[in-house]
Amino acid sequence: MRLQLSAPDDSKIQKAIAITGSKSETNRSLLLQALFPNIKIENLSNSDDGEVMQKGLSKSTGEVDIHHAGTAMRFLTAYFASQEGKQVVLTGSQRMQERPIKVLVEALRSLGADIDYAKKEGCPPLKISGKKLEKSQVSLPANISSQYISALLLIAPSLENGLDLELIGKITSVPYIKMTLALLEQIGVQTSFEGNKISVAPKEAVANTTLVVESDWSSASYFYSIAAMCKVGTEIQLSSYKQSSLQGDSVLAEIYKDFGVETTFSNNIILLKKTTEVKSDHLEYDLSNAPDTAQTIAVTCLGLGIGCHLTGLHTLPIKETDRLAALQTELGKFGATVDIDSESLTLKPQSNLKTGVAVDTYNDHRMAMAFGPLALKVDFVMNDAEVVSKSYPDFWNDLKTLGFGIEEL
Ligand SMILES: O=C(O)C1=C[C@@H](OP(=O)(O)O)[C@@H](O)[C@H](O)C1
Ligand SMILES: C=C(OP(=O)(O)O)C(=O)O
Repeated sequence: MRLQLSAPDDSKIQKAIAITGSKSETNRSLLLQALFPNIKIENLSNSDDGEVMQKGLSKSTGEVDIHHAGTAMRFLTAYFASQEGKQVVLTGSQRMQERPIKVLVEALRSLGADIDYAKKEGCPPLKISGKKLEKSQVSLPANISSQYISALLLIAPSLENGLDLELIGKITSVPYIKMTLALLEQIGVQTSFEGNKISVAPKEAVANTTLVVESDWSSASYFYSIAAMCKVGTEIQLSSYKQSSLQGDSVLAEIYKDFGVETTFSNNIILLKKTTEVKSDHLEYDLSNAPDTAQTIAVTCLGLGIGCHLTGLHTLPIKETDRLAALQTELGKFGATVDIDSESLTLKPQSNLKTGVAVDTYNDHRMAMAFGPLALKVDFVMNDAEVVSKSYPDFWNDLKTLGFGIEEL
């Protein structure tokens, strides 16, 4: 699907949007519910990633295809490996077959799991024969993806003796690990996280518990970007959010103050208000705790004609696409000068945006959604716009609600 995007007639927006549940909280909650069936879940994500997770958990044999969903791939690997009698081949999209999983496979093998690579060593697809995992201590590198750690933590309470993890190296995407531990605590599982050691106690059964998934903060980032690029006086309401969030991307409320966007909470609604023009012409952020916001922030800066230096981006090359390379190419199409290395991106201030651009999305929902708001500044074409369904299927409809021109070509 190719979309022609243009700005709303009035760039002083006053609208309310309901955003679907966090895909990260959803996929954790679904796995916990599979282990402890008396858990109920509210405000599930309607994303493709949530759907493939749900389907995957319903299978016991044969092929399980999780498409592009990193969390589903990593969490289901641990789940099937620990489920005695279940035998599956866990596979995904072409890109998923390039995304590394060796750290998790090695950790599970050291606990006694039976996992083989069906194609390329170190990557999906995986042939998994579920077994009772008897061991309870494991160490693994923590600087590649936190999802390997969360995967182990999620199955930990179902292991006879729980699990003690030793994390090696600098720990990346820490808030996602804390989210996993917080959800375990919510269902009554004891956990501790001190220094580089995490422990999870075993749990045979949990009391009836309802997990209420907060809406997705990474999805909210696109509305922060829109508010930042709109006229002072713009107000966008987003639901349903919690003042004390489990999602690290809630740091956006702080970050976007620098762009003149203030956030207030009331009754599970966040109000984003553009109160002042951006004051700086260069901003710097370390995003190692919020990697999914990098594309949004880079595009906001481009739209506002300011520069930025974003660091802590070492996980971006192994996500849905190599996001550093993709950003350099697509920002460059609008005339921007962008330098990248293995963990950072530097954008120079750019006042005139080139017209006649078609943005490519590389099977990456966040490439499409991060660039969408830029239509406030220049008309352009978005290629393969349907990719947004990975985390936020209603994205383009919600932009229409804000008054954006969105025409299928
Ligand atoms: O655990 C999670 O739900 C996630 C962890 C992060 O991945 P990394 O830990 O690989 O950075 C994040 O980018 C991803 O969108 C979701
Ligand atoms: C990196 C992401 O997802 P995953 O790793 O779960 O595919 C994302 O949603 O930005």
